[in-house]
Amino acid sequence: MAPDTPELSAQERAGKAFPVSWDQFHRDCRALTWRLNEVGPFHAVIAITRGGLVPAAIVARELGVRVIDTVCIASYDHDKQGDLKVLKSISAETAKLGGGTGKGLLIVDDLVDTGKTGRLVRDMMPDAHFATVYAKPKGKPLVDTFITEVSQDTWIFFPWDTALSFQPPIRDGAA
Ligand SMILES: O=P(O)(O)OC[C@H]1O[C@H](OP(=O)(O)OP(=O)(O)O)[C@H](O)[C@@H]1O
Ligand SMILES: O=c1[nH]c(=O)c2nc[nH]c2[nH]1
Ligand SMILES: [Mg+2]
Repeated sequence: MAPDTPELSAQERAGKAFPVSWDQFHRDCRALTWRLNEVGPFHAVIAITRGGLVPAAIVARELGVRVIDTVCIASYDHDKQGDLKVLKSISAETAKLGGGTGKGLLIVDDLVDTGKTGRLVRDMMPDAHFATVYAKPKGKPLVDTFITEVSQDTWIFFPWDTALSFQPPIRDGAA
């Protein structure tokens, strides 16, 4: 019988950690909005749930956009990526605002990693503007506007997924 070799999760493969605080995330979302303000105006913001909900709220507030829709996609179970499942599509009302192709619509997500999620949504609305706060190299070509690039071997820890905890001193082998 083959030895039991559990597959590494995306987070384990990533190796490096990039923890983001609420304060940092808010600042990065505002920095993203400064760039988007040069590109708009936008008829509506579409958040890719769930990670896109927080940046979409901040960006929409700063841009003065009040029509917010969601496209609900699940792929990662914690840190393992499986098949992409579209749980809810962009509404017909929002699609109409973008002339069916997404023109004048802003799609927001927290990050692109492999780019699979971004590709799926881009294919739904090819003329929409796609913005993320963070981008890893594989997904970067799909994004129109982002703020910070992190390497492919980095796992981003978002404030809504984490809590403060004790860290051993670096001298004792902390990462
Ligand atoms: O570029 P990719 O490799 O496709 O990964 C990026 C996607 O992965 C995460 O979502 P996740 O599927 O974990 O769901 P969540 O937003 O509900 O946390 C993240 O919020 C992006 O949407
Ligand atoms: O919290 C997360 N951090 C990441 O780096 C990542 N990549 C894909 N999905 C992710 N989720
Ligand atoms: Mg997501």
